[in-house]
Amino acid sequence: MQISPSILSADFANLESELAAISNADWAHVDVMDAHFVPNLTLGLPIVESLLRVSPIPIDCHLMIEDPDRWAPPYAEAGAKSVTFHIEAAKDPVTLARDIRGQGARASMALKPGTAFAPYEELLTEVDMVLVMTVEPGFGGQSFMADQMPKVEQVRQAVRKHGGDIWVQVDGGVSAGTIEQCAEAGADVFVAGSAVYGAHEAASAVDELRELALRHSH
Ligand SMILES: O=C(CO)[C@@H](O)[C@H](O)COP(=O)(O)O
Ligand SMILES: [Fe+2]
Repeated sequence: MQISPSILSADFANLESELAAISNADWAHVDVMDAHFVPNLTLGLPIVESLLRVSPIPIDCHLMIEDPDRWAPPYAEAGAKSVTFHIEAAKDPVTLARDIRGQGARASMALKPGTAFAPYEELLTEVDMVLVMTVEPGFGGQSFMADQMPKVEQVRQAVRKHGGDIWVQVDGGVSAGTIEQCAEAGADVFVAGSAVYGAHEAASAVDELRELALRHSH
């Protein structure tokens, strides 16, 4: 059970201290948006390189960008330990995942709420994590989509059948009120932005989320 706070809800003028505030988390989730794949623009490789220099924990890059085949591997090369691309945007996901892994990072594929998992199940041989989005990608602070839980169950079942160390991540609207159903459905990596950075104390929110996830894990 791993917690990955999203810095999308952090204070962008103070990212070093915002990362220090979640040093008890397993990962720092960095949302890269290009204003094309999603209708929002955040940050890119130069800022991720700077974050990598100061982060006390490994960085989990969630790339909501077009042409990840071209743009994703440099994040792994820079030192991000997990790099997630959207399957809807990837032209050649097998080569892309191999490029990411070739740089020493975990490769991960993300599915938007409207994207079914079944057509991509065969890619489990190539990836280390599947991200099931529980909001439409683009913004923090949106409402959790409980209707994605059957997909999380389906991915967990496929991962169990496949074997190996493949993680199932959920991202969007994850909070103390929604994390239990994610854990029960089979998720084991939980991204939370507003629930962590909107809390009185970010580190306590991380501990609370991990505790709830553990209590409802299989
Ligand atoms: O990828 C995204 C949004 O597209 C996320 O990582 C959000 O940043 C999560 O924020 P909350 O829903 O937890 O506030
Ligand atoms: Fe994200």
